[in-house]
Amino acid sequence: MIVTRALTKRFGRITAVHEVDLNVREGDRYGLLGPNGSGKTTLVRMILGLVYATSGEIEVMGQPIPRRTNEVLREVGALVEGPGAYAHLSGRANLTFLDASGPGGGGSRKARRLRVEEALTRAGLSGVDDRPVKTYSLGMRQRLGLAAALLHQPRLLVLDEPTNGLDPQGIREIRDLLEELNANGTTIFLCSHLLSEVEQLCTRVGVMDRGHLVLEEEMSQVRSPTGRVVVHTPDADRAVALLDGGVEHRDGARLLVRTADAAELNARLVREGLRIDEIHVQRRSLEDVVLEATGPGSDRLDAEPAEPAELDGPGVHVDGVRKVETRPSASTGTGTGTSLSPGSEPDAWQGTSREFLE
Ligand SMILES: Nc1ncnc2c1ncn2[C@@H]1O[C@H](COP(=O)(O)OP(=O)(O)OP(=O)(O)O)[C@@H](O)[C@H]1O
Repeated sequence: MIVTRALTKRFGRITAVHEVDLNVREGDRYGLLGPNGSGKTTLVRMILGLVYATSGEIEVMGQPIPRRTNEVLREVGALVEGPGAYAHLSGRANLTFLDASGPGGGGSRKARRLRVEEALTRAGLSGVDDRPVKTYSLGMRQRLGLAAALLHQPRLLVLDEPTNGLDPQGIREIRDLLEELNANGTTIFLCSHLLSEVEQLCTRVGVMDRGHLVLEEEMSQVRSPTGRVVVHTPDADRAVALLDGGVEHRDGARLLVRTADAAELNARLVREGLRIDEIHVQRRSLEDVVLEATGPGSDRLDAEPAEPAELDGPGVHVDGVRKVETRPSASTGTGTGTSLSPGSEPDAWQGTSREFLE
C-alpha cells in the first residue's frame, strides 16, 4: 500500500527523515510511533505528495509519488496536522463544499447530501447543528477532519495524530470507527506519539527516532513472551523456597519466575498445596520494545498511566504520567520551524481540499 525506499528529507542542515524504508501492507492498521520532532509528519507529508523528498522513492498503491499524486489521492483519505476548515461556515457546509470540489464528488444533490451526512455520522458529528466551525472544540474539529477523510470511502486512510484533542470517550469512538473501517477493507496508516493508542489499535508498528525508522514489526511479534511467568500467590515465601532460585523478582505476593511454561509451573505449585490467585505468561510491552529500539534519551513518547508495564522499564513519572525518557531531540542544525516556503512544494490538494489539510 505504501512503500518507501531510502526516503530522505533535509531542511537545510536538518535531516528530518533519513533513508527510511517503510512498508505498509494492504489491510494493515499501521501505527508510526515517535517522539515529537522524530520526522513522522514530514514522512506523511512526503507520502501524500505535500512535500518533495530530497532523495529516495515513494509508492502508494503501486504508483510513484509525487508523479501520480493526483490519481492516487482519489483513493486516499487524509487527516494531517490539525484539520483546517472555513471557520465561518458550518461543518456540514465545509464538507459539502469539499465533497463538491474533491475527486468523486459527483452524483445527484440527494446522493451528495447523503454522502456528507454519512461522513458526519461516522465521525460522530451526526447531531451537529449549523454553528460555524470557529465555535467548535478541538475534538470536534478533529472529528470534522476525519469526516472529510471519510467522504469518499478511501482504500487508504492516512492520519496524523487522529485522536488529538479528544477525550477518552472520543478516543475510544475513533478507535472503534477505525477498526470497523479496517474490517471493511480500508488500510489505516496513522502517526502518534501515544504508545497506548498504537498498542490498542494497530496490527503493525513502526518507530521513528531522529529521522530513522528504527523498528518495523507485527504487533503480535512485539508482544512476544519474555520467557518468564508472573505468579500472584498469598504463599509467596513457600513458592520462593520451592522454586529454589527460579524466582527472578519478588514484589510482595507477585513473583516473576524464570520459565516459559506457565502450565507446568501452575501444576507444580498446586501439587505442593500453594494457593494461586493469578498466573500468566509475561509478554513484552510496546513500551519495552520502543525503549530498546530508541534507547534512553531522545524526545519523549507518552504512555498512559492506567496500564502499568509488565516489566519495570526505565520510564520516569512526571505529573503522575509515565513518560519514557528518550534521546534529546535530535536533528542536526538549528532551525525548528515547520512552515514550508511558499511555492516550493507541490500543491497536491488543489482548491478547497488542501484547506482541510493545512
Ligand atoms: N518546513 C520545515 N523547515 C525546517 N525544518 C523542519 C520543517 N518541517 C520539519 N522540520 C524539522 O524536521 C524535524 C522533524 O519534524 P516533524 O514535524 O516531521 O517531526 P514529528 O515527528 O512529526 O514531530 P511532531 O509530532 O512534533 O509533529 C524537526 O526537527 C523539525 O523541526
